[in-house]
Amino acid sequence: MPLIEVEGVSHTYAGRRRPVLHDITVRLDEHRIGVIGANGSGKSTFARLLNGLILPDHGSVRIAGHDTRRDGKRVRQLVGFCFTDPDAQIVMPTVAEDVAFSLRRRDLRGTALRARVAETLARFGLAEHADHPAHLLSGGQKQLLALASVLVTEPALVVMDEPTTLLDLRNARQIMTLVAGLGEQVVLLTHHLDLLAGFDRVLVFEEGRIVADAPPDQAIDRYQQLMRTGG
Ligand SMILES: Nc1ncnc2c1ncn2[C@@H]1O[C@H](COP(=O)(O)OP(=O)(O)OP(=O)(O)O)[C@@H](O)[C@H]1O
Repeated sequence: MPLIEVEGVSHTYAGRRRPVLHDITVRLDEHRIGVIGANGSGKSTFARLLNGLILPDHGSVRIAGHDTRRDGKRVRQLVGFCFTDPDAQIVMPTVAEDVAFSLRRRDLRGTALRARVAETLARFGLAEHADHPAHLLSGGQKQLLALASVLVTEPALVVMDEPTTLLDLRNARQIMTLVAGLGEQVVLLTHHLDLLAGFDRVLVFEEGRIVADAPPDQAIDRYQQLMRTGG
């Protein structure tokens, strides 16, 4: 299981004066880690630091010992990233082709490849859409496809940036059951607090800082308090 080591990380976007992350230091080696916080508190920026999509201005991020700045290619092999907007990551014309595309670097061809794709689509409730154009799926179905295409590669760490926003309750729960069964380490950013039940650790972000780091119940209490009082 990869260990996430974030040390003294600050980040300011180009053209902005205020940093969006302030001197974050955290080590994460639990299986399921939730990240919650107000809109604009820095969660997505934090998530993008974990796969090297964003490099820190100050400090360092290491995944299983690999520095995102020096060893970005290896980090991207280790980390699967699910975006909120599935259109940002669906790349192939049909549903089955999109999942197959994720497996292009694997030694899987012909029947074995087709079987793997079919099994994955069934797991994500997309079997009957295999040959449909991906752009004609509903928003929620696209989100399921985007998740399927990331998880089929079995990355060592899965970072999910609000992957359930478009899903109905049943599909959101189904995804979380799938996530619970994954051997991989998972970092989930979400505004759906009930999805964090059973998580090992939850970080609460506020104005670019981690203001709580606790089991789900305590972290959610702190977050709800922040939302009520603004402090
Ligand atoms: N590419 C960018 N360029 C400039 N500023 C950005 C960029 N991306 C995010 N920001 C700013 O950084 C701050 C933190 O954004 P971030 O997306 O990390 O927050 P968040 O906690 O994920 O929010 P949400 O819950 O709304 O998704 C916000 O003020 C946002 O406007």
